[in-house]
Amino acid sequence: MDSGQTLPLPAEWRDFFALTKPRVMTLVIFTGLCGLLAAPGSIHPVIAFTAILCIAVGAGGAAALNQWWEADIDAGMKRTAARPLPAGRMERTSARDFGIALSAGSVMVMGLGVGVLAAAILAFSIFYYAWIYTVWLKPRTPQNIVIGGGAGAFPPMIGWIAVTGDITLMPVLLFAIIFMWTPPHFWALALFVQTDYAKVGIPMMPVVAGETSTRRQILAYAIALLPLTLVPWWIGGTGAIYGWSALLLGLVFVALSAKVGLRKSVPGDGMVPEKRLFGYSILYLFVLFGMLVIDRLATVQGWQ
Ligand code: HEM
Ligand SMILES: CC(C)=CCC/C(C)=C/CC/C(C)=C/COP(=O)(O)OP(=O)(O)O
Repeated sequence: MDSGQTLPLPAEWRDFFALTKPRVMTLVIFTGLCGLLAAPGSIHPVIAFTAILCIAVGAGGAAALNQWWEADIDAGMKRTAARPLPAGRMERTSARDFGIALSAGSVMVMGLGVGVLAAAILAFSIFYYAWIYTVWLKPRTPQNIVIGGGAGAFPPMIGWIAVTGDITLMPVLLFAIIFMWTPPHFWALALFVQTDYAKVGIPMMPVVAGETSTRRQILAYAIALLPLTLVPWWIGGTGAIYGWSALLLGLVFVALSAKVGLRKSVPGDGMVPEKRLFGYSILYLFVLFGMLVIDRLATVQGWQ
């Protein structure tokens, strides 16, 4: 999925690019950019570009370290077996060194070019993904992605802080929204690839707690996410454009989650509601964060 095979690059470069999980990182970069564009205040375009580049490179470095650590596990799952390390196209040490170089380089450039606080949070989020989630939580607890999901929730906070230089309630809310979004996003996928995780001994929720409990938890997180996304509007951090969009997007998310949460799959049913929810979860976050920026633009222009 993340192979990057279509890029017109030499094969070795393509593999290094694939190590950064480019498709997953598109949303990470987008939410980081939206955090930056929605923040109050102004930022020089060169500094803004540097901040987003550092988020992208840092996230890619953490993804490379994740794959260095999990090469054996990835080899045992159909979805991941073709990645550069399990497929034997790259030395493990190359992936490790690449991951360290990108991680260290991105934090250093962020610190020098953007700000110390943004660099510190970037460093922590890389550590969070590469160590707290990958090494510590993922193989140990079915709550791995509930807690570990925090890693992917930092980019909009980093983008915001690149502009403002301090942590206020709004960037914390953006963090909380992605944190609450991650369980339905990932467990929907885990429901239709669960046999793979069971095979390699990773205690993902459907494997440990069973399908019914996972379905109920997906619905519970989706329901909790809806009012949470409205808090920025209630506290006056955004206007009505964002508020109504969050409400509509959230109602659809709850409806699709209810379909998944309240049903029992039967062999051969194709897991259509689960696949639909996974796809929608990605569209949902893209549009929600996009509306945050449009809302800010409308406010600045005096349209609302
Ligand atoms: C611990 C939390 C998370 C886990 C375990 C997780 C896991 C996954 C997995 C296994 C996939 C399948 C596709 C692949 O591996 O290429 C996927 C897809 C995806 N994830 Fe997540 N994810 C998490 C959090 C996030 C976050 C925070 C974001 C962005 C804000 C994100 C964005 C995406 C996107 C855009 C895709 C689709 C990639 C494609 O089109 O192939 N994920 N996720
Ligand atoms: C700035 C920064 C460090 C951002 C972190 C980015 C981020 C989205 C982290 C966690 C999400 C993620 C890609 C999980 C993949 O799960 P996995 O690695 O368990 O999936 P796999 O089974 O496909 O390897």
